[in-house]
Amino acid sequence: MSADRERRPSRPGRGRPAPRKDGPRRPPPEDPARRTALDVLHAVRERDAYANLVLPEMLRERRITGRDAALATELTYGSCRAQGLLDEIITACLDRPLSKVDPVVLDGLRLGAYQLLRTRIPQHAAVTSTVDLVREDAGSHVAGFVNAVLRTVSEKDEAAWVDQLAPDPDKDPIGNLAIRTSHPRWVARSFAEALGDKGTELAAALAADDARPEVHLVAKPGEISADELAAITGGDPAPYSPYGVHLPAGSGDPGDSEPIRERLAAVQDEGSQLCAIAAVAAPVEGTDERWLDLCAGPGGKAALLGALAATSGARVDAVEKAPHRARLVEKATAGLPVTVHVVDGRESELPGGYDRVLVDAPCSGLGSLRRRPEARWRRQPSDVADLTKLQGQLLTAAFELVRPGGVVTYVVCSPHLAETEGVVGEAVRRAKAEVLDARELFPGVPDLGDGRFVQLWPHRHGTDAMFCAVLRKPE
Ligand SMILES: C[S@@+](CC[C@H](N)C(=O)[O-])C[C@H]1O[C@@H](n2cnc3c(N)ncnc32)[C@H](O)[C@@H]1O
Repeated sequence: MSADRERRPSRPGRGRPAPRKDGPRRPPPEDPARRTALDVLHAVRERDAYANLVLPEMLRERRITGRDAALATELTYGSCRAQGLLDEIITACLDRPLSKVDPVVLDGLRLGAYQLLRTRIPQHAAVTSTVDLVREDAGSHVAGFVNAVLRTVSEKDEAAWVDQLAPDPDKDPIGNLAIRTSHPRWVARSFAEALGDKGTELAAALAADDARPEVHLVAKPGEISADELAAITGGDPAPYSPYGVHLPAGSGDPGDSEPIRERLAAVQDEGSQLCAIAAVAAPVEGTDERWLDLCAGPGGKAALLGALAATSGARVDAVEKAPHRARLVEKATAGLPVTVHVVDGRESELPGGYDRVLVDAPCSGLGSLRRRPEARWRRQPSDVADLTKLQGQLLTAAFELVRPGGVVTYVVCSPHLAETEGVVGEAVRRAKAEVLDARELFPGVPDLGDGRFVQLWPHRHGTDAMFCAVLRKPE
């Protein structure tokens, strides 16, 4: 392979492979899966792309299907998820700090180390193929270095590396599990605090968060039943949501299935479905006709609220600050009794007096890390402070917009206590709101704990770690 082959994508902008100066890249036919995986790793690092948006598009553009697509997916998502652990191991094999390694080469080392430690790919294939790819991207002079580092990585298996690098579990159980399951320590600590556990349950939560998740679909009420959707897609009806279907891991791109193309169904985590259903099921006295979704983009919950509103004669106002996300809400709710408002939910100037308000607030997303392979390494603890301020302001606005006796449902896809109980506790004090028992609105869902809030977990419920609080404004 020539060293002057086209280099990696360079255009800024998320979710899309960059165009190349001389047209789309033609992956070398001999290794399209690894070439694609490495190009996605470059895109994620260089332009903050989302792996789960870039990869499907590159696979489509390069017409990669079947086993090659499955391998590219495994290598891309696996390398992204395991990045922190891979970096610790690579660092232990270097005679210089990791920061001194050319980032283009580091992407290759991560891809190679992932293959060596977490797949059954034979050692020589993992090393040779990685050296070839990095040579294409960074030049022949790096081949010896990449070869030497990967040979050193291959001298131990993952368990032996973890034993060498992780802190003593008796002295630092959270640090040990963080390395073992490839999570940043602060994320592992936030899970431990929410669970009230540093041992077996924390280990189960982090392990579930590190596994490839099933895809969940929602059958649009009034369009198709979950049983019909399951029969068509080859999935299983979800255990808790009456509209949910679980597809087995590796079922391919759900966007290709007919019910989704025909807009009878959509991809939506079962936990999100349950929270939207709870927002509609929460008891209100008196009128129940005007509903508000204060953070609606891209429209998953708004579509479910809209479909349920259509069956009960209610109407939904859906607020979204970002215009491009508001357009997605329009699309998701077309034909439903939903009006989209492109406005900041904190100062919407809507007339108020709503019977129900859903605040599905912007959050750290620590509850859906399993679905966003690179997110755990991108998020920073400092993000949480800004988010909790915004979450509090949105909840305050919700209490201004709901009528006395109406309900506000607060949802975040995060178990971080600052974003969950912290924000809700403050808002309840300010609004003198009544905290309803949200667990009663999740019928049949086990292990919801002792409090009145609901915290779902991947290891307990197979859902994202969604938090839901239901609050009534005093009369
Ligand atoms: C967690 S997402 C909502 C997900 C959505 N409910 C769904 O189910 O598809 C939060 C949304 O709030 C929007 N947002 C952020 N700040 C906002 C604000 N001040 N007012 C209204 N929307 C805001 C974000 O753009 C984002 O689309």
